[in-house]
Amino acid sequence: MAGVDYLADERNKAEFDVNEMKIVWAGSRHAFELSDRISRLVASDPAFRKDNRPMLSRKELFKNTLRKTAHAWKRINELRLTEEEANKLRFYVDEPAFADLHWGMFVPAIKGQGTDEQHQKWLPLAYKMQIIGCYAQTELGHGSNVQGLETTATFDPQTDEFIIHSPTLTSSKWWPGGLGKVSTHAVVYARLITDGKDHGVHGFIVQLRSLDDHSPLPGIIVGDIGMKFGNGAYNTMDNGVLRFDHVRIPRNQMLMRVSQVTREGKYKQSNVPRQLVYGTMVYVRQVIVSDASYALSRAVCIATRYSCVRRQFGSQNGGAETQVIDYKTQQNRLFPLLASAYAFRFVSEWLKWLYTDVMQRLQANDFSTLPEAHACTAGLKSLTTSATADGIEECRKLCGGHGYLCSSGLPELFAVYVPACTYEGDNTVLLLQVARFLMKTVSQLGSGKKPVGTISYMEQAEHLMKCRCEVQRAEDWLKPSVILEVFEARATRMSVACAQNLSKFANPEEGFSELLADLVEAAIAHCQLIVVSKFIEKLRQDIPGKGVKQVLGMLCNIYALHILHKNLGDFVSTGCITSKQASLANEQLRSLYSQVRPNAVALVDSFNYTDHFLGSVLGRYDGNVYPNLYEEAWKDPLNDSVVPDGYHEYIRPILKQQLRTARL
Ligand SMILES: CC/C=C\C/C=C\C/C=C\C/C=C\CC/C=C/C(=O)SCCNC(=O)CCNC(=O)[C@H](O)C(C)(C)COP(=O)(O)OP(=O)(O)OC[C@H]1O[C@@H](n2cnc3c(N)ncnc32)[C@H](O)[C@@H]1OP(=O)(O)O
Ligand SMILES: Cc1cc2nc3c(=O)[nH]c(=O)nc-3n(C[C@H](O)[C@H](O)[C@H](O)COP(=O)(O)OP(=O)(O)OC[C@H]3O[C@@H](n4cnc5c(N)ncnc54)[C@H](O)[C@@H]3O)c2cc1C
Repeated sequence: MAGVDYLADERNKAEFDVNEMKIVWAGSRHAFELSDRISRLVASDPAFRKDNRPMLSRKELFKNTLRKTAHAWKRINELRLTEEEANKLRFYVDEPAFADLHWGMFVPAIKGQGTDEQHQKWLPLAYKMQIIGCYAQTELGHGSNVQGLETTATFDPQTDEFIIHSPTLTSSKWWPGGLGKVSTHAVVYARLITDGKDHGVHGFIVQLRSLDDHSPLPGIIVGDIGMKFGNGAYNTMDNGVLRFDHVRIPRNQMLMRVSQVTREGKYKQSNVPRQLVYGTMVYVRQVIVSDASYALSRAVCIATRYSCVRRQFGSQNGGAETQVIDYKTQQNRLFPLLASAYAFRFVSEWLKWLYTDVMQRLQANDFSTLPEAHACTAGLKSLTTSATADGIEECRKLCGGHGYLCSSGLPELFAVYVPACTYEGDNTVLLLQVARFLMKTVSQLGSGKKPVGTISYMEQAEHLMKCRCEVQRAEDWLKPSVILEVFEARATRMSVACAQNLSKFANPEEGFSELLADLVEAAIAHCQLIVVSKFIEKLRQDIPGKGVKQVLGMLCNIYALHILHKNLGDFVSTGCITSKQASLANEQLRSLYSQVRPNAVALVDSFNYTDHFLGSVLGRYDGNVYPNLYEEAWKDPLNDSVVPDGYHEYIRPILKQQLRTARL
């Protein structure tokens, strides 16, 4: 029945002001209004339809994405959208496309690594999309090890040009999004060679295709790397392969903010750290943390609404069966994910602030916070994407069999999302960067160099190494100071234990190699502490709206206590808590689940997702799942005819043969 809200009872149970929570989720009233307006604009435009994606062939899918991207660009210009609005529009169109890399990496790479002159030349072209660019770093043979890249950029002083070359098969650029079929230009990372000397990896702007007929320029071989995981999913993106055969570019197309090559071929370095060449990755990792909260919240929204609609067992006297959300097992799987979505949202807001702060400092030649920014973006990218990928799959299972249908939206969400654990830095490799940062910090304790920012808790290392948790009753676990101290103690003890074990090796790199698995765990403990502490910090702010702060407090405690429960080995073995305190934490967790239960649907409504964006029959706002699931099934092309194509060739002969056998 149209117009009936099957989740109305659930919505009536809410104990907080949903409209105020929507503003908290969005970040501000302005952000909420903008998001709300743009998401409706996209949802109401039939050109942005996306429910047919799993049915399309790769070619159809890709052409469809080109059409949508062109339509989005047209609307952005017609409506004169601001950069913020245009980004939101692309977000709600919800289809990975070359434009993500153009705006998300090509433009930031030029901005971050180019000189003023280079900005003046290239940015206006890129802003108007008169050129389309991608970020060509990874090669067939090397992705994580950026210093191992093989592509060369050799300076030719005769002609004042660089010669870009792919010396081996493994030096072929491999993976860049937007490269395969669309980009006219790329920021290419290559080893800079002047006068026979290798100066390591630098960025160069290289034109790949003709601006007249789109054909590859001489010396360039370029194409798509082929079908990826999942049917529709990330196959809307033309991840590409690229080879150079002595391609010449003018000297001024090397991005020269960090270092320069003079007309005479002299290599000079500016007064900035060479790691700024990696700056675009720091930027995108920060965006990916924010993206994690959105992807996880989408899956959680679907699983929560459906868990209220779905009923199994427990009917008494012919009454309704139990809503599956009322099973404690369902709550124990779902509510920590709901809490994680909020936790990641808040930590991503903080990370955005940290990134902006670092950028402002860099402008003033203050590079002191760069290592912490690198550790935080790398670590949080790793933590949040791994949890989100696992969380989406858990949400699929929480929806039982129907979660496996494409119309649930979950298979595609999972397939699109999982590469986030790999791109922009493999998650384990990134955690090892955090571990290096931690080991450096521990080694400097007592040297007079004060740990600052997210690592400042280590200043109290002496106390944290021996403190005892004061929890005696389950309610004691609700005290933020208790939770913080326990998480700080665990992180400190794990890092210090790694440092002590490392010191037993004569060769530190050998020790590091041997202890990789422990180091990764110490890094995770540190990152989980950051997420918990930023949630607690958020709750210290003034948060208006009836019941909003209270329900967020419940989610914060669920996030922390669930992490504690899942990592009891760490907490107990490092002596941070006793097994008795562990069971009190579990008791508190169960009580928190009961408190959150009536608020569950309102908490996912607060994400303010349109049905178009969710793309899920199970997650529909009105909860009217069954008739729509039924209707959706009939739309499958297999149901176009009652007797399937292939019946006469393949089914009938078998049946006839069986008939003959039966007669015998
Ligand atoms: C694109 C869309 C954008 C926005 C759209 C919206 C949402 C986003 C959603 C989806 C994204 C869509 C598509 C994804 C596109 C994907 C793109 C890519 O994948 S691009 C390729 C990314 N590649 C990597 O991430 C490679 C990973 N490897 C590395 O980063 C480094 O090489 C590594 C960190 C492993 C360092 O290796 P190592 O050899 O040890 O280091 P090196 O000697 O080079 O340097 C050591 C020194 O430098 C410090 N350091 C390292 N990295 C950084 C950094 N980024 N910033 C600052 N400092 C850094 C390191 O700590 C060390 O310091 P010390 O010497 O110890 O002090
Ligand atoms: C969908 C998608 C989009 C992408 N888009 C782009 C793009 O636009 N531009 C671009 O340049 N690149 C892009 N990439 C490439 C991406 O950045 C790399 O794949 C990523 O950095 C991982 O590198 P790798 O493939 O070399 O993995 P590898 O490093 O080969 O990893 C393989 C395994 O080895 C392990 N490992 C590697 N090194 C270590 C170590 N030191 N210690 C312990 N374990 C280790 C890893 O944990 C992993 O388990 C994209 C990739 C994907 C999947």
